[in-house]
Amino acid sequence: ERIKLKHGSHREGKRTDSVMQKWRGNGLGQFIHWGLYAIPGGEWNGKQYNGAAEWIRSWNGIPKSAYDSLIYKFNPINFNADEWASIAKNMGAKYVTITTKHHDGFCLWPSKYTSYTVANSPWKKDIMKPLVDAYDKAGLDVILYFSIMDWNHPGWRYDIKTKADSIAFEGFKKFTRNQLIELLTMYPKAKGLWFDGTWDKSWVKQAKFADELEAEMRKLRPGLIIGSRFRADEYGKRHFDSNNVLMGDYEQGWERKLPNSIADVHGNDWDCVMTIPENQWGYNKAWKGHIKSSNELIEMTAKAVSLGGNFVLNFGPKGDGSIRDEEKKLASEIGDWMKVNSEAIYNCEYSGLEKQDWGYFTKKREKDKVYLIIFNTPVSGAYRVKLPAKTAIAKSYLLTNPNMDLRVEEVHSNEYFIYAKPTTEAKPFVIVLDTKKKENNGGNNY
Ligand SMILES: C[C@@H]1N[C@@H](c2cn(-c3ccccc3)nn2)[C@H](O)[C@@H]1O
Repeated sequence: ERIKLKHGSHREGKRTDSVMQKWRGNGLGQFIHWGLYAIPGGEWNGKQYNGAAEWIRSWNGIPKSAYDSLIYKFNPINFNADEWASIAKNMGAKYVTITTKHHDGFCLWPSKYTSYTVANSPWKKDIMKPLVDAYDKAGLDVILYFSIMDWNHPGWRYDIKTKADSIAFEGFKKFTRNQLIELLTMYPKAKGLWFDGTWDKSWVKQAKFADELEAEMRKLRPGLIIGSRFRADEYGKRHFDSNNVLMGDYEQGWERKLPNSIADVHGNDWDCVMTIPENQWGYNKAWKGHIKSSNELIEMTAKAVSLGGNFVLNFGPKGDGSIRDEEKKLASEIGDWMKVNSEAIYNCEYSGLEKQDWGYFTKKREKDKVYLIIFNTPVSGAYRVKLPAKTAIAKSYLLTNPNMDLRVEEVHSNEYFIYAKPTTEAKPFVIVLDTKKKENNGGNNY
């Protein structure tokens, strides 16, 4: 029985417009976390902060005022927007999500609504405009990350407990709306907003305000893509409203984790945002703990696309604006693989086929083309495929060698072994299946 909701989800099922279709087909994206936190890089007075580097302000090992004074040190002399964009393009990313303002409240654009921006740093200049223009020129779509929680703004509250809280937070809400309208007006090329810092009670209680603000932003920018993390419904339900309908245009719940099966994604669009270390979004001097390899990251990309989502890999540029060598190396290794195999990633979707041990299926949207992205080569050299009843295999070949048909054996009705020699080097490779409707073979009347 459905609950009557004023501020729940306003759309059920996937968006079908071209802007969302393009987003859906992107497959691989780049996340950029950059701001004042990149200057200390997870360390203060020689002591290492154990949390995520972009959260260092929350550490009692650093006086808040000392952190806030980092604005006077922001002078990224090695910042090169075109270099960042070419790293993303060469990696094979189709879009980028960039922090305009993280939880610390420092704005990478010269906002009129606060003095805590690049305009009042030694750098003085807008960072967002060169970034948006560089990525746009490189052919990547831009999504703007925006943290609602803002530790620098005097009106921010974690909860609204008193009349004074309420008055302060009203000012904060106006400030937030002003900044969002300002961003959409200054950077009209942005295709969407990626919201964060929306879990505290103060914001969760603003169902009406946030609903109206979302409507205002969508009216200002038709086609704007906004995820499920922006707002709660009037009962405080987040990501899914009180009728269990997804809020926003895609699910934003997959942060540093991936769904395991198609059942986990409930027929929605979604993105997975992922760090290269275990949990560092902003630059951390210490490159420690488990650092994901390019094979791991390629597998996460394939898994995400095989379950109908996008994989967005995070980069944390240094305080001087340069990107660390380790991240450049991973981007180029992923890019080398994508240059050969991206046909199995771009504009691909969940195949509907039963997952097999050798890796992941993807399917080209609106085509009878299925890809097997192989991570685990079976000793038998046989790759199991189960097809739905009315579907047969017309042709099967390595993506890298379309002229050599692979041997296909039907081992049961609609269950096949495809025989392929694993490629020489230990890198994932792709087998292509051209499928066709099964002719009516008069049926096997047993
Ligand atoms: C996309 C990522 N989201 C931010 C985040 C949020 N949280 C968090 C941690 C504890 C409770 C609630 C939220 N941890 N990291 C990270 O700082 C980064 O921006």
